[in-house]
Amino acid sequence: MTPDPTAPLLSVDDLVVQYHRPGASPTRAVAGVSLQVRAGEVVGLVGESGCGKSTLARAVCGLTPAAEGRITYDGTQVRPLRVRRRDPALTGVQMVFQDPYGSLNPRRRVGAQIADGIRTATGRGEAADGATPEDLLTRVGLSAEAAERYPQEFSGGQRQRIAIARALAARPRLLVGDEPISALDASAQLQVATLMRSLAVESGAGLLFISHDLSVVRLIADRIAVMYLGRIVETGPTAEVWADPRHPYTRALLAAVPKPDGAGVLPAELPGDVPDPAEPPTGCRFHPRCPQAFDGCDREEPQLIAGGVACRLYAA
Ligand SMILES: Nc1ncnc2c1ncn2[C@@H]1O[C@H](COP(=O)(O)OP(=O)(O)OP(=O)(O)O)[C@@H](O)[C@H]1O
Repeated sequence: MTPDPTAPLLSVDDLVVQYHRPGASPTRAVAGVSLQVRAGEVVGLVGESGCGKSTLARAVCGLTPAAEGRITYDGTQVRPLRVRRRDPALTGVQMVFQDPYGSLNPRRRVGAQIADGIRTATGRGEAADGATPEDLLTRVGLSAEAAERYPQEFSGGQRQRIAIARALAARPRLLVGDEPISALDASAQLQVATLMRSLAVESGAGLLFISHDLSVVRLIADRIAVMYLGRIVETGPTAEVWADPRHPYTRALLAAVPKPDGAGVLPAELPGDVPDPAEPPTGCRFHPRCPQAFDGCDREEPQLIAGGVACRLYAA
């Protein structure tokens, strides 16, 4: 079959991922999510801690099995996944993790670790485009001499650049960043996020960038998807969502973003914490915390409508 050039690079359809706990009902950490990423597009996935962002990222990368739904990457449906054995269809997907300290081996030189990434991806000592570890380090803004040094000689932001260089070794068509900036100093956060965006866009790859930091996502994402308790509640072009957030949860998230005029972080408007996904509220999962909940929100679960919002306030 000829691949459709307009088809999304990554298509997630009605995905459910659950965790099993002995003697308890399964936790549906991802409870029916659909999401697309196109080539050259940056999609920012935002939401509070525990809403299922990492679980979604891991499923997309083939590191956690899907219970229901479909993941299609580059026109090929990813087979039912087995943990520890990634589907070969996923070789073009690379993940950058939150913790650059944990993801690099402190006892090996940086260049050797990037060379490992090249070998894993290509089966040879040379990247698919002929790039050497030194080339990849230069591409992420480090000097070629960094190859001779050890990870602990670098700052957190530099280490994350090294992790990105290792991911680039596979010439990924899709980069997935799972909170790649949240362990970094404020000054490094925007630099690393901007770097990931430009590397993805320049190479025509897609980037799924997961973060709870809306102020950074706003600057680098073409599209935003807002996740709450295992579901996408709003999605749309970044500028539109930023200018006119529609879901009450998106509004609350935006209200908590520090303002550049120094107004500081507004008090969180939402009462309570994210509920336990093993026992989600009935109806709209957000209704117990929603300032605009009305009659019926505790009974009817709203679906994402064409306008990109899953909320009964906007139901036809
Ligand atoms: N291995 C696991 N076993 C059981 N439950 C899990 C497991 N991993 C995650 N969960 C639960 O699944 C839900 C979603 O977790 P997940 O880490 O995907 O959320 P998140 O939005 O990425 O949050 P964070 O930013 O804190 O990682 C949480 O309730 C979490 O407790």
